Amino acid sequence: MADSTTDQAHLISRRRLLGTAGAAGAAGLVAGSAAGAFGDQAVRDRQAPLTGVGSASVAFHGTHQAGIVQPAQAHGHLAAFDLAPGADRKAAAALLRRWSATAAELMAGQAPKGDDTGIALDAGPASLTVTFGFGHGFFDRTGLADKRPTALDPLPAFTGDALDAKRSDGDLWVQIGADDALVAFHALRVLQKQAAGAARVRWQMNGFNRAPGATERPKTARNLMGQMDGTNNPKPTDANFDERVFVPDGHKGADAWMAGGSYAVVRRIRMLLDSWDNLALERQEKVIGRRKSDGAPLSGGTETTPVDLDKVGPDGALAIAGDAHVRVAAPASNQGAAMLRRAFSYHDGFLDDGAPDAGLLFIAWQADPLKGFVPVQRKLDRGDGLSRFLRHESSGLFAVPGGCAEGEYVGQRLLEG
Ligand SMILES: C=CC1=C(C)c2cc3[nH]c(cc4nc(cc5[nH]c(cc1n2)c(C)c5CCC(=O)O)C(CCC(=O)O)=C4C)c(C)c3C=C
Ligand SMILES: [Fe+2]
Repeated sequence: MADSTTDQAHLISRRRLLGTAGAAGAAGLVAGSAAGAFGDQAVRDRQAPLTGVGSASVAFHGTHQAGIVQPAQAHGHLAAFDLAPGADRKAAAALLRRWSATAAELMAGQAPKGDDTGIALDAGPASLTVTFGFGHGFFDRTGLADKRPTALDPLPAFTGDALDAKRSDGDLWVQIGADDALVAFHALRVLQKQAAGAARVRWQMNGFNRAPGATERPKTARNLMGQMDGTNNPKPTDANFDERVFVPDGHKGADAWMAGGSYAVVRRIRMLLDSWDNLALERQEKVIGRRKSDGAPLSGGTETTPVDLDKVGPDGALAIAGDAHVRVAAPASNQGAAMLRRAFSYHDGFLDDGAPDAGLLFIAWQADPLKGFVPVQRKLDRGDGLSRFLRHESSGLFAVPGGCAEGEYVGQRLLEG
C-alpha cells in the first residue's frame, strides 16, 4: 500500500521547504519553477509552515499507486488520453517517465520543473494523488499486444447501458484527486501540457466529494441521491483485501508486469434525480436497503452493523427487499465477487428538459474485473431496483500498474520489460 504520510512531522509542503531553507536559498530548491516568474511577494507569502488540509501529503512511490486505498478527495479529475498518431513505445515510455516524475513532485508539494502557471503556488499538496492506467488500445499502439492482460478484454454490454463512445475508453487514463480545487486542476493542467506531441485528451470529467472537516467527525460521504455511499466497501484491514483489490506479487504470465497493480472500471452514471427526488423517503430507503439518515441497514442496527439479508419483518416480508441495491450487489449474492468503490460525484449543469446532468463517477478497483465489477453489474442490470433511476453513460476499463520506486516510473516493467 502506498504510505499515506499524514504525520505532520513528515509533511513536505512547498511552503515548508521554503520556510525552512529561507527565502534566498529556497529559490534554488524550486529551481526552474514558477518562483522566479512571480517575484519576491510569492516567496514572502510562503514562509509560514502550512497547517491543516493543505499540508497533508500522500507518497507517490510505493508498492501500489496512490489514489486507490486513500479516501476519495474533495476534488477529482478523470482524464483519458489517446496516443498521438505515430507515438510509439519509446514515446509512451518517455511520457510515463515525465508524468511519474511530475506526479512525485506535485504530490510532495513541490512545483514541477518548468511550470510557469503558478496555479498552486501558495498551496501545499492537499492530499494530491495522481494515478496512471493503460487502456486496451495502448497495447496495440505500442506494439505490446502480447503483454495485454486478458482482464482488459472489453466489458460485456449491459442492457441498461447508454454509452457515449467519445467519452469512453482511451489509451491512457489519469485519475487526479486533491482536497483543494486549484491543486487538483494544476496537476491536470501540468500533465496535459506535458503530454503534448505524445498524447491528446480523449475525454475528461470533473468530480467532487465533501471537503475534509465539513462534518463534526469523519463520516461516510453522501452521493447526490443523499445516501451514505461506501459503507460496506472492503476495508484494508480485511484479511482478503489485497487479494480482492490488487494483482498478487509473483503473478506469472504475459501480464506479470501487473503485480501490485489493480484494474479500474470507470463508469459515468447519471442519476435521474427528478424521478428519485419525487420518491417518498420510505420508498427510497427500500430501493437501497439502508436508511437515508444514518446509512443503517433496514435489517437493523447502525451503519456498520452487517446487513442481514435473511431478516424477515413482522409482516413476514424480507426486511431488505428482493430487488434492494445492497442485496443484489452484495458479495453473498454474487459468489463472493467484490470491489473497492471510490467515487466522485459530478454535476455538469442542466439538460434541455431542466434535469440535472449529475450523478456518480463510479470507480471500482479490483484484482480482476471478472471477479469484481462484471458479475455484480450483470446482476444489477437484471434485478436492481435502483437501476431505473440510473443511466450508465460512459465506461472505461484500465490496467493500473503497481507503484514504482524512486528513480523508476509507472509502467516501466511493461514498457521496458
Ligand atoms: C457494479 C457495481 C455497482 C454499481 C454500478 C453501483 C452503483 C451505484 N451504487 C449506488 C449507491 C449505493 N451502493 C451501495 C452499496 C453497494 N454498491 C455496490 C456496487 C455497485 N454500485 C456494492 C458492491 C455495494 C455494497 C453491497 C454490500 O455488500 O452491502 C450503497 C449502500 C452503502 C454502501 O455499502 O456503500 C449505496 C447507497 C449508486 C447511487 C450507484 C450509481 C449511481
Ligand atoms: Fe452501489
